[in-house]
Amino acid sequence: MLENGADYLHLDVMDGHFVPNITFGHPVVKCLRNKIKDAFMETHMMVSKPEQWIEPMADAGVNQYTFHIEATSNVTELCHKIREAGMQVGIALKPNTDIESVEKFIDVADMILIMTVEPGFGGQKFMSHMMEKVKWLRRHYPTLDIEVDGGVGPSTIQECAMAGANMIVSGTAITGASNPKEVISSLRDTVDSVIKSF
Ligand SMILES: O=C(CO)[C@@H](O)[C@H](O)COP(=O)(O)O
Repeated sequence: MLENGADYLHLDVMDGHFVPNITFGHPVVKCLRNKIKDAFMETHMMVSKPEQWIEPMADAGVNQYTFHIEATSNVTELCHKIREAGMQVGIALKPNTDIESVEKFIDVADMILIMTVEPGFGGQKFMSHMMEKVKWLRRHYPTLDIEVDGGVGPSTIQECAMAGANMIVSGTAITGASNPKEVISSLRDTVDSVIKSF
């Protein structure tokens, strides 16, 4: 655990093309890595050409490269390239993408990310019906890492955990809180206690 409470960083990389917003790329990620040595870094690649950034992100010290299934026609090859570059593989699904589309790639992935908002912006409303995808995944893959992202906070965390998500991305609920550390702890505690109750 780092001093600021972060031992896992989920970094949103947006290219202004796959999503209508731009954030940052591998040079910024590399700077962050130089400052934060110990954290596990996941880059959520909301980009049109995920194959283009594998090597630069590996060089920047990224641990997990999560790309969108909608952005490539060759998921398996991409997964292999990411692993060959020394990173773990995450596959992300936009809200309108069917869960069955990822099934044949689960063996070559380390984590599936179910978007619970349209990717591109923080502060959107949690899409509760995405929990059907999480439940489906958990039912079929009991040990899979399943991440949810978008509108997740104290009022929606229980639903995510009960559906089977074990990895949570939360933005506004933490950055907008008067006590962010308390919110992080409470989100973690909720997920931990639901997992223990299964
Ligand atoms: O990737 C995205 C949006 O594209 C998310 O990571 C959100 O940025 C999370 O923010 P909140 O919905 O929690 O505010």
